[in-house]
Amino acid sequence: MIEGTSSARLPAHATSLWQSCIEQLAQDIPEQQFNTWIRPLSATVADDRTKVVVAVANRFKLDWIRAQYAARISALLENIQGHPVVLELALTPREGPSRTSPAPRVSQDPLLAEVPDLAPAEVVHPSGPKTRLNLALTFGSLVEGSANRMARAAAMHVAGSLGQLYNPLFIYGGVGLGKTHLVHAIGNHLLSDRPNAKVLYIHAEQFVSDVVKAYQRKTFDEFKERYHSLDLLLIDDVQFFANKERTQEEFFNAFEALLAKKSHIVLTSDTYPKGLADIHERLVSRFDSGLTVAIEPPELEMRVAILINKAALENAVMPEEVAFFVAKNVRSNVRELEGALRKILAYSRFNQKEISIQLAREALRDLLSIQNRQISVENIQKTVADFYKIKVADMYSKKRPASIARPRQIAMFLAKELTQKSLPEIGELFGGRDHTTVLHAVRKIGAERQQNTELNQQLHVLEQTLKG
Ligand SMILES: Nc1ncnc2c1ncn2[C@@H]1O[C@H](COP(=O)(O)OP(=O)(O)OP(=O)(O)O)[C@@H](O)[C@H]1O
Repeated sequence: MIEGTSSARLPAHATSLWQSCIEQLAQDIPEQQFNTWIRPLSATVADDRTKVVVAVANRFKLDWIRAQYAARISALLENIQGHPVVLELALTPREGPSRTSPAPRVSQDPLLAEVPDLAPAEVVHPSGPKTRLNLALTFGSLVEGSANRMARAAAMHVAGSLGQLYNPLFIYGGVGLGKTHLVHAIGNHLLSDRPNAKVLYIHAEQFVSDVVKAYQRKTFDEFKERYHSLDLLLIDDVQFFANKERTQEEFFNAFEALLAKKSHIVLTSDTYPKGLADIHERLVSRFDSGLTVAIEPPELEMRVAILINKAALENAVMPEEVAFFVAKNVRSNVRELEGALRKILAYSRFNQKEISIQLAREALRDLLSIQNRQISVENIQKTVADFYKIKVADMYSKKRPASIARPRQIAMFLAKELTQKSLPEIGELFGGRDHTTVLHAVRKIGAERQQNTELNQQLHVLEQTLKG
């Protein structure tokens, strides 16, 4: 029996070992953590399935995954496979200029063996101190479309006139939509103009770790010296500050110090400032005091342009009709698009075939069958209504009795959890309700689920039914 995971054996033949492992992890760990740390990973599996090499984009992520998830992943792999599996974590081949040998490749699995990693690695900027900036993430490599136009324009403005308008700049949006790319682009642009500027990119969880270390080692003076002296602080995924009191206090101090000396702060998050849970009001109001911009999921033409661009970066030609085919089928976010492209390139190289719609169809077989089963809000409303024996129409009605309001809240919660829809979009599909009503439902049911076993059980059944 593995701690924290189901003891049931998963059929390794049904899908790849790694795929089974991450599907299980998706159920075991909170969605936010899964999307941030596990979803972007790619893996290679040895022929005899005794070894899995997981490629991680940069050193920070690698350390974090080793500390937080490696034991659990190992245990899951062993549980699925039925014998011990060696787990190796490796940096992707393009990590930094000093790395000479590519990440180990042990798989003969055609879809995994020759997968070029499209996520460029994080490197130290040659012209300055350690910035943690990834040089490949620039405005030039970011495709523009209506989904990111405003955020991109604001980011370019900040990069070009630091410390003036839009301070702080708060960028929010769903998973894999280019927030991290945009903040790196700001830092890289600034450094190309002002090579001596003090710039730091940091993930919010690394900031939390730094606070903990400063606390343990009593080195808050150094900590302050480091953060308060920056010209530009780029901080990713601030929703991770939730419930971390001391971190929030230190971040508040850094924030005030930086703004006072007209240094710039750029933050990203998966939600807009007022949607952040468990973060002090004084910090939330600071986040919202400059400019807040959203990045939306890319529209069809933008997805096509991204695919063609990314293929070109890999020295491959993706015909427009194939790009349209892929873009129509992979709609959720850019990271998923990159994953699809990776598979197509690997499949084409392995089979030495030109990229065509037929080839894309074969390469994306698994993904397309999952897409076909994609969960819609309408489906959720129907399933929940059936389960609680109310009418589907009550999902959109204004009726308030608890016997109706509660299933409706549960459906809203599941819609947020299982689809890519934003809060306002969900509100619209529930009879034109305000996004704050949806947010309230999502938080309420989410919190109650932790305390109430019966509700948790019901949600579990609903989730399983919907996932098919
Ligand atoms: N408009 C775009 N043009 C080109 N590449 C893009 C674009 N948007 C996103 N990407 C690429 O998609 C991948 C995911 O983007 P990124 O990591 O910036 O997403 P994110 O919004 O920060 O996601 P998360 O919330 O999971 O951290 C990256 O490799 C990034 O370079």
